[in-house]
Amino acid sequence: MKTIASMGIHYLQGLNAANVPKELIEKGQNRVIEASLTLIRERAKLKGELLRALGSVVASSSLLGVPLGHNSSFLQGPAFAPPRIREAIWCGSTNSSTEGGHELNDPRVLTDVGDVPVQELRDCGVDDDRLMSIISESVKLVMDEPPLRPLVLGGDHSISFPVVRAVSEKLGGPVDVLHLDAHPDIYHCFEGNKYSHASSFARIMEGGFARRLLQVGIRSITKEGREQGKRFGVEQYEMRTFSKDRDFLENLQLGEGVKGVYISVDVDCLDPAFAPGVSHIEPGGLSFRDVLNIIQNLKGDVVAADVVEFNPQRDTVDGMTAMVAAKLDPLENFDCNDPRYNPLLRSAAAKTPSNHHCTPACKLRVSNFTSFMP
Ligand SMILES: NC(=[NH2+])NCCC[C@H](N)C(=O)O
Ligand SMILES: [Mn+2]
Ligand SMILES: [Mn+2]
Repeated sequence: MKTIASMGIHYLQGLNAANVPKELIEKGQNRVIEASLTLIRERAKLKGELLRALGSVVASSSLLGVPLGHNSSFLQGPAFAPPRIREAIWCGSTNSSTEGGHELNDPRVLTDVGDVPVQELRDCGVDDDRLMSIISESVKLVMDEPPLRPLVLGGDHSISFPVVRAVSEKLGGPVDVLHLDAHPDIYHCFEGNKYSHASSFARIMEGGFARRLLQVGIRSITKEGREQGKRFGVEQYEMRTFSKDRDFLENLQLGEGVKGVYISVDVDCLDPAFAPGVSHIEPGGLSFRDVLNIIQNLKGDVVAADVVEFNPQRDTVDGMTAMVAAKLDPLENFDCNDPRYNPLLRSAAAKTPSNHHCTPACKLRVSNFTSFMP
């Protein structure tokens, strides 16, 4: 499929061939990259400064969108997901109180630093090696501003590699990864693409960014998927044995002795009955409540998370899967500020989120940031 971004790349390659100096293009690309990072850096800084001034918050989710779909082996719709998930997060069809009783409409619970401008960068001819570095750099910019913790909205699953790499590099060691997915995404290389969404966990394991990798919800796995799993010591929990594994998976304790826990939620971990808006329909999956039980009961210090593979082009007209993605937010559901779960904390007031649905007429809203300004 010819996308606007790929046309842009061909256009720039054409210019190259026509003897435009290479440095001219590279300098221009570097300026665009710097400008892209500046907006994320400054938004993260402002919000980090505000939360530190308010005090007493140890962890707060900060949305970072990565609208990247071209590393999918099938459909590219996940590139359109982040604005649809935000729309659902802020939709007034219900309210912004979470299951845990916290208010999303409070920057101490949830902030937003915007999107990595993936299409704009590709339009300037930025290749995937650099794009992956820009995604890693963006995640680090959020982590530079405690108490912000990145909650990354994909995008296809290829983005988990640069995100987990950044988290591990920033914290100075591996993390434990809880990966919810119908697929193990651990092919050495898929259809010639080392950055494929079906290979991200091979890159993560090779890089030494994860100590333990637990894959939950698996029901579409090939011989290579199992072999690669063995090779990297992955703990693969398949749906066919979920009723037996449920008790263990709903009482996980992770991250001890490493830098923390990372949660990656591929929306296709859910049964398509709960989440039809995905590219790869695989029957026999988890229920929405199964996923919440696993996340809400997890004990560990969740340092960052992603929600990937939501495909709005396959969603129901009323955006059912957008709402599922919004409510699945693992940092919102996992209460880092709850002293029961976070050993770092024994006395702070708990804060967390969850959220709601949208009609096309839904108002565009942002968090209640200004009411917290002096
Ligand atoms: N991130 C994903 N949704 N990956 C799906 C990969 C599908 C691929 N056809 C496989 O055999 O595994
Ligand atoms: Mn999947
Ligand atoms: Mn996946």
